Amino acid sequence: MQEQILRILKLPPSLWVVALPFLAACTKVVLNRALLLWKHLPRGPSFLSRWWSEWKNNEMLPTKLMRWGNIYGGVMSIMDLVHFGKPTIVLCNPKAAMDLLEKRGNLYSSRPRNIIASEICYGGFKGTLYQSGIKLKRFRTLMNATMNADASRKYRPLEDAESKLLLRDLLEASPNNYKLHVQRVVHSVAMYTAYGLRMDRLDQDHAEFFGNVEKYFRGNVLPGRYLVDHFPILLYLPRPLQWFRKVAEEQGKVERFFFLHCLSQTRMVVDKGQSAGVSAARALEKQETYGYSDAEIAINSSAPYTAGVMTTYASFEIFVLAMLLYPQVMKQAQKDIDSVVGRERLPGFEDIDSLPYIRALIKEIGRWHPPAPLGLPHAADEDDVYEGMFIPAGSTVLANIYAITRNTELFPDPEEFRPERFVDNDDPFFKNYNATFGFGRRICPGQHIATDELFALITRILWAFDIVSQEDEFDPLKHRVPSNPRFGMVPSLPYKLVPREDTVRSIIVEEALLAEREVQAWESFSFKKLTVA
Ligand code: HEM
Repeated sequence: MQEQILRILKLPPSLWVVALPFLAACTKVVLNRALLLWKHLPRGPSFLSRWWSEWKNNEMLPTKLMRWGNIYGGVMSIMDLVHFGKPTIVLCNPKAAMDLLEKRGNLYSSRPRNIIASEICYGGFKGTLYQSGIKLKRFRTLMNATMNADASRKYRPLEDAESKLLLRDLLEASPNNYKLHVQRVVHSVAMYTAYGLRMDRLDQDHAEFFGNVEKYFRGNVLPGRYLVDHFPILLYLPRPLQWFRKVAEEQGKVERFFFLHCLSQTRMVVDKGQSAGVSAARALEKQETYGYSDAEIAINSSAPYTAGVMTTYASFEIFVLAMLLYPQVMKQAQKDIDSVVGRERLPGFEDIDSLPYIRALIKEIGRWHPPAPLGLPHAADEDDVYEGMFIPAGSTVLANIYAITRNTELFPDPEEFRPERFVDNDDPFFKNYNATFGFGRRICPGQHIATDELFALITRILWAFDIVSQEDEFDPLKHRVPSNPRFGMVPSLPYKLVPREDTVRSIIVEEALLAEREVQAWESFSFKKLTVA
């Protein structure tokens, strides 16, 4: 043993240069961990049981964390999920999520350090991944100014026109093409909120490009997949040896090119005196004051576009599934719409206050299957103690929205789709329910836009069509949704839209003709893709 130690001490000096920082990093991790154990971290699965469970079953993270939450408690800690030697605190209990992320929002509004996505891929310009500081403050001010409850109303004319066009497209389309039409509308609204451009079509190439952008973000938003997330010291390796950079840099290059192209179109729209309220246009106004580069504005302003498409589309899919599985809810919703609107005109935003059942149905869609089941990760800026449990600075904090919306005290029979939970319920939690959109100072700034858009789509589709299965002998009771859906998406069942009566057709066609004229007011986006050789 003594000989071995002596041999190690006799390492050539060049090797010590590498070995010493590595030893120092390991010692720090070990000491940190000992300190944390001593200081009463929340309970959680051990390293071994975590890896055993990983190996044994291929469960999705939200459901796995919910299962562990039932064993270890609504606030639990997992070592090494995100950063080696640092705890990830998982909140499965709604009270803890509110107490920490909302009431102590000043401590919990950061994001964990994300080397691959935030630093390498997006060059530090991605607002959704900003850590605490002045950049985050400016980003949130920009998002709130362009998407708060009042500001969101200015997107209603576009949502109104797009949903009328969608009714016509759905009327004429074969069920196989429904998806493309709905996705075009969702893209159009999100693209407009970001860059002030509507999308009159969604090319296959664009849909594919966006799918990759979204997939990359989803796959990398939670750090921990790469060694460098755990050992940032690897960033000191000579560049050519940093094997982890290549894919991230390529993705970053493609996205930067695309979003700069979007920004150049925003500039043209602004020059014509339009789009003053949308994110990119607002950021351009501040360019000189804050010294923003074009790339910073382009990537920062992509947030409403990249965050708003798949979440809203997933909500639409969840709605369709709920209507197929709970036809009595569809009938009730149609009854309410008919009693307020009648059968002579389309419903519109003027009816929103008179349709409490529809508002409840939209809340229940996000409650039943939250499209972003783990939200986005938060991080603790300072050491904190919650109900005797120690939460160290630098911990990643995950609100498990999936588990929170399955809390049986708040939501009895949580797997059942039941809008009635939210009807005539004066409890402030239910009245202002928005847990689907996250918590605290990082709560989804697009929540009002998403809710308005879903209102326009859902109310009009239910007014015009019955949503029915393509199977001749469909039995809803045989199709219960598995409690382990893909991340945020539910399995879709083949459906078709059947006009509720013949007069519906002529009203849809007339309204779509008017909408065709209205949409001329918005500039259309043109797609351009960089292909990395
Ligand atoms: C039903 C649809 C939607 C759902 C369920 C949803 C959900 C969420 C959630 C859970 C977060 C993370 C919040 C947190 O960190 O605690 C988030 C963030 C965000 N959402 Fe949404 N969202 C939706 C639609 C939209 C739309 C339509 C937009 C914009 C037009 C949008 C823009 C954003 C942005 C910019 C962020 C990042 C905020 C930040 O990092 O500070 N979202 N969303």
